[in-house]
Amino acid sequence: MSPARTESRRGCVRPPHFDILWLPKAALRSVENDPSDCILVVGVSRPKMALTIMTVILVSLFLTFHMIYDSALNSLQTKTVEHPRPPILLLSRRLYPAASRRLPQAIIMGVRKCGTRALLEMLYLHPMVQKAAGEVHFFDRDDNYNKGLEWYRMQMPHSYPGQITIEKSPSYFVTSEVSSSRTYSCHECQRETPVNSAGARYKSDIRLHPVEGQRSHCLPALPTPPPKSFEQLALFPNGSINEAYRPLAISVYHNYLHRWLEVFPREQMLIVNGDLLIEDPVSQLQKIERFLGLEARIGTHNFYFNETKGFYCLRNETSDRCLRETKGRRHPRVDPEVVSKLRRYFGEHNQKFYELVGEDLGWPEE
Ligand SMILES: Nc1ncnc2c1ncn2[C@@H]1O[C@H](COP(=O)(O)OS(=O)(=O)O)[C@@H](OP(=O)(O)O)[C@H]1O
Repeated sequence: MSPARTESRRGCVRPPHFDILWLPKAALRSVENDPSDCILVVGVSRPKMALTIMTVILVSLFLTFHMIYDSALNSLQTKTVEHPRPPILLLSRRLYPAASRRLPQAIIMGVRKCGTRALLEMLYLHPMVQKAAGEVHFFDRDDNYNKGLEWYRMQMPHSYPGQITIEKSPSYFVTSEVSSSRTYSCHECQRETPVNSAGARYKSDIRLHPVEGQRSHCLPALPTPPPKSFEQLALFPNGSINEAYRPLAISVYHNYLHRWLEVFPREQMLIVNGDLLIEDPVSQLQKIERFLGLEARIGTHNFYFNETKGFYCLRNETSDRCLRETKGRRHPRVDPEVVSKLRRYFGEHNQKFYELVGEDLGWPEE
């Protein structure tokens, strides 16, 4: 027996005669009664590997079907839809040569719970509006801002020339001067019709903010204090207003708006009353269409009132839908005395806000 044959008897060391990228060790075994030969055990013995193969197959299938769907949609749209939108997952650039990701030409911002999602979804009913999927938080989060404008652009959906791309990140409004000067210094964003739309909501909304419970410490032996009610958080025991309580502090809009007015001309901002958006969305959206220079397309046919939800829901050519259940929640009852005290407090701030914006936004007087 040749030395090479003896060597193979000890263990199967002969490499297979074809190229493989990777195989588990166990796949290479010697044949029981003839140790000089190796057999390649073909088969998937590892669940992880099986999963990988299945994933590759599924992804390939998905991509294939998506491309077929894309081209079917494309040919259907060019025949029937006046202003088609590029698909969200644009895989075939050949079918959509004019589509590209563009920096937003309008930004929606505001304080928490002022209706920014509703505003964006309602505007998206307009065929010339494209929206970023989530909240991008480019200007207010350092880690995002440091990734640069190209990263910001890549977060945007594909759009066609003439369509307006909009993103909403409510916290831009209340984040320190840095945000507004960052937005201002974004010259590329400004070159394309620079518009900012700030959603504002009547201040009695503070009663709509969920009551913040006190965070308990991780010391099981210590009794945790019971969570404070909204009334206890909003007012000091002597009855004066706790202006540092965040839901109240961020509701003093003029404290934030003046920073924006230092860097942006007033004409570039549209302030939308969030209460009016709830009560009569069409009138507000028509105002916004004019502001954005869009053809009037959104009308009463785009809305229906949902009695169970207590809000208007959205309608387009293909479907009806309400916003998620996290939008338009039931609110706890607040002591009426506290409500009127807060209304008086915000009534004074309203005046300052009106002076700043040069417009009466129709918030009720107290
Ligand atoms: N049509 C319609 N349907 C449902 N909800 C509506 C609608 N229009 C405005 N709203 C109001 O939107 C509030 C949520 O605001 P935001 O989207 O800005 O909230 S968030 O800060 O981004 O979490 C949400 O606040 P809550 O009522 O406290 O849930 C609603 O009052």
